[in-house]
Amino acid sequence: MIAIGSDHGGFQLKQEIIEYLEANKVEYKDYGCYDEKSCDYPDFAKKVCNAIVNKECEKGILICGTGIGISITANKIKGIRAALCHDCFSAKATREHNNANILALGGRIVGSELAKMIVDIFLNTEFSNDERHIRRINKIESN
Ligand SMILES: O=C(CO)[C@H](O)[C@H](O)COP(=O)(O)O
Repeated sequence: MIAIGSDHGGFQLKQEIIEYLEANKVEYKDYGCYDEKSCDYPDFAKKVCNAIVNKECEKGILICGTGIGISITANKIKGIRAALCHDCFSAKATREHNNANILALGGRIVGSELAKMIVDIFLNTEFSNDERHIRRINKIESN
């Protein structure tokens, strides 16, 4: 199950990604926002992160205007590794190297076709399980 959430700046892209998930039969839960009315990205970041920390969902997608505020918020929560990716290489690398559990996107930055490619790579790339990457992730978690 994928958790997805956005603020108003990411709402349009969230809706397009939801259509893409549905077309590809990926199960998801939409944690809002539900319209383009101005709202606060930390509220939606926290909802999606809680779903992952509580193991209701395996991975998350968070979208605000730039992807920056929503990823800053997510990365303050223990157990969350949120990666802001606007290219395919980063999406693949952050799964293989960082075992990122949240993909952050900027709805005012990236076009929907590229965003869907990035989502596809993020959701379908496994963590490498390489010892050096495990060691580094453990160092992140142990501070
Ligand atoms: O990108 C964001 C945070 O990083 C927000 O989406 C952005 O700051 C919202 O701006 P505004 O309230 O002017 O629409």
